[in-house]
Amino acid sequence: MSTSQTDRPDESDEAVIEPVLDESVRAQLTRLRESIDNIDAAVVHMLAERFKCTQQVGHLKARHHLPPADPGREARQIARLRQLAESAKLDPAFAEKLLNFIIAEVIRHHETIADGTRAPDTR
Ligand SMILES: O=C(O)C(=O)C[C@]1(C(=O)O)C=C[C@@H](O)C=C1
Repeated sequence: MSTSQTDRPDESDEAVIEPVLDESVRAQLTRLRESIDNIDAAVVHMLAERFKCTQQVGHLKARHHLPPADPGREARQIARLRQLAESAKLDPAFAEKLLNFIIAEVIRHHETIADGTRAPDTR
């Protein structure tokens, strides 16, 4: 059975039934979703540019035997981003989580670069 006692379709229903929307509501939703798609595209492009920079940092660090992570730099970035978030009315905790998520990925890339730069084990 795919309907509950309340006669509402449950999640196992295969066909998703689109509610009938007022034309103006549909138009507003479409316009907002177009903006969301543009913003998501900008985020992807900005992240790609950021990763291009951090890849160069990774190579520089590996060449000069610097550690992948720099906790002091991260603390300054987090403090700055939290302030920016507050003035932009964005949750600072969310901004911090997002930056930490990105930095964790960057550190992983730095480690991979450093592993490739290291001389092969001759034992
Ligand atoms: O600035 C650096 O040293 C970086 O490696 C870049 C970066 C970042 O993604 O912003 C990543 C790792 C460090 O711990 C700090 C910052």
